[in-house]
Amino acid sequence: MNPHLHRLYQLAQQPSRRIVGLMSGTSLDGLDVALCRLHGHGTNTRLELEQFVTVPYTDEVRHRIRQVFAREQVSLEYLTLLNPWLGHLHADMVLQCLQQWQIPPAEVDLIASHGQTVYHAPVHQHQHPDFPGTNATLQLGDADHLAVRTGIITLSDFRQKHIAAGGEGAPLAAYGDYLLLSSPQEERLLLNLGGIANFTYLPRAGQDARMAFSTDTGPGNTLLDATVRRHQPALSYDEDGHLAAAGTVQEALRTELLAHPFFQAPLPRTTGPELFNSAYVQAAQERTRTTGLPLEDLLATLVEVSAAGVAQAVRQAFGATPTLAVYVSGGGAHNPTLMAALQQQLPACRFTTTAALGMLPDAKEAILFAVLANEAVAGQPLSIGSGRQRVPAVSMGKISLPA
Ligand SMILES: Nc1ncnc2c1ncn2[C@@H]1O[C@H](COP(=O)(O)OP(=O)(O)OP(=O)(O)O)[C@@H](O)[C@H]1O
Ligand SMILES: CC(=O)N[C@H]1[C@@H]2OC[C@@H](O2)[C@@H](O)[C@@H]1O[C@H](C)C(=O)O
Repeated sequence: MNPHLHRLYQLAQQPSRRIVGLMSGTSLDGLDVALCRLHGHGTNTRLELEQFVTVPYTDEVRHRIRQVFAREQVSLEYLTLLNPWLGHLHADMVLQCLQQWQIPPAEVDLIASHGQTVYHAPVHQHQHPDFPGTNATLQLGDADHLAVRTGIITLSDFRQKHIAAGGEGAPLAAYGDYLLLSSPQEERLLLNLGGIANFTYLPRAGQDARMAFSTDTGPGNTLLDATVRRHQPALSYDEDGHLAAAGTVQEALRTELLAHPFFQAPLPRTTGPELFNSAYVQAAQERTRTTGLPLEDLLATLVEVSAAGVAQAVRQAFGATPTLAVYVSGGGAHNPTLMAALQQQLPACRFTTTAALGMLPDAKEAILFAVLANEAVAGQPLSIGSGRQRVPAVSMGKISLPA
């Protein structure tokens, strides 16, 4: 027997596993690295987060990813080269973290690598005549390179199974949120404000798990970041929402941006920067003759659009006046202007961050992939949301062996 398969077999039977979860999101700010100890599996999963850090990307790394990121047409050679190069880069970042934490790679059981999404093409977004009905998504950073360079068995490419079984390949958050954050006392909404915003709905634990699901809601920070960069190239985001707070919402532009059919599509729905990008904002500005807006007003308007996207999806799922406990994670949780806009749009919901549940808001997505890898190795296909379309009961992740 291949000794690595034997190792996997043993790992599956251990009471706990030490797993490094990796996520590189749409904001391209860096690689999130979460060193997790996961006890048990399924609804008995218990997480100990041993370490977490975001290893920032250099401008050079960001520049290379942007050569293909969310672009319809790219150099195929560049894309091919970027795939192993990113795998290699992520491996080096993991090794660097482990060294800093004084943990030998041999003491890590698995790596769970999301990779870098470079293109997301759900049916409703691409409408390519040659591929009617095809959902697709592409993550780069080949995991064989992680496995060989670190010597650690690596799981990756989690989204393809979801698509193969009828989903859009995202959001996968519901699976991890359900296992780690369900409560018998309250129904919960877990809202992640990354580049794209999404939420998971969790019914009370023990109640109908088929009701759990997650959906993207539209832009989170991506339009804010792109607009800041366009107007002030030295900045990468609107720190603490100060610029947006100083602006005035431009109603005509807000209405025009929210008129996109994405905001009315059936739940769950997914999206990405292929749709929500600078061109989308600029086209709406031209249609509403608001191209000369000061940066502050533009940002104030885009904050309203992100918050309204969340509120629209929440109302679509839960009716006109939802009264849910909402736990926020992702970089947008650090933006008070965005948080205030959300509270204003959903006045009967109670907002706090996932820190109140003992979950570090910035680490949640990297932890998710560690949980998915734990299930793929030690658990069963995750049966949640089966009462809903596009939430398949699957275990996810492909296995790369170090040799
Ligand atoms: N102090 C802050 N003030 C305002 N915005 C902030 C702050 N800190 C982080 N952000 C925002 O959060 C973004 C990073 O968020 P995050 O790391 O959750 O995104 P991501 O994981 O890349 O995205 P996704 O979840 O869509 O893949 C930054 O680009 C910035 O817009
Ligand atoms: C295709 C893709 O990479 N989607 C990401 C992105 O970032 C946020 C949102 O859009 C979400 O759908 C997803 O990531 C999280 C981790 C998810 O699948 O739950």
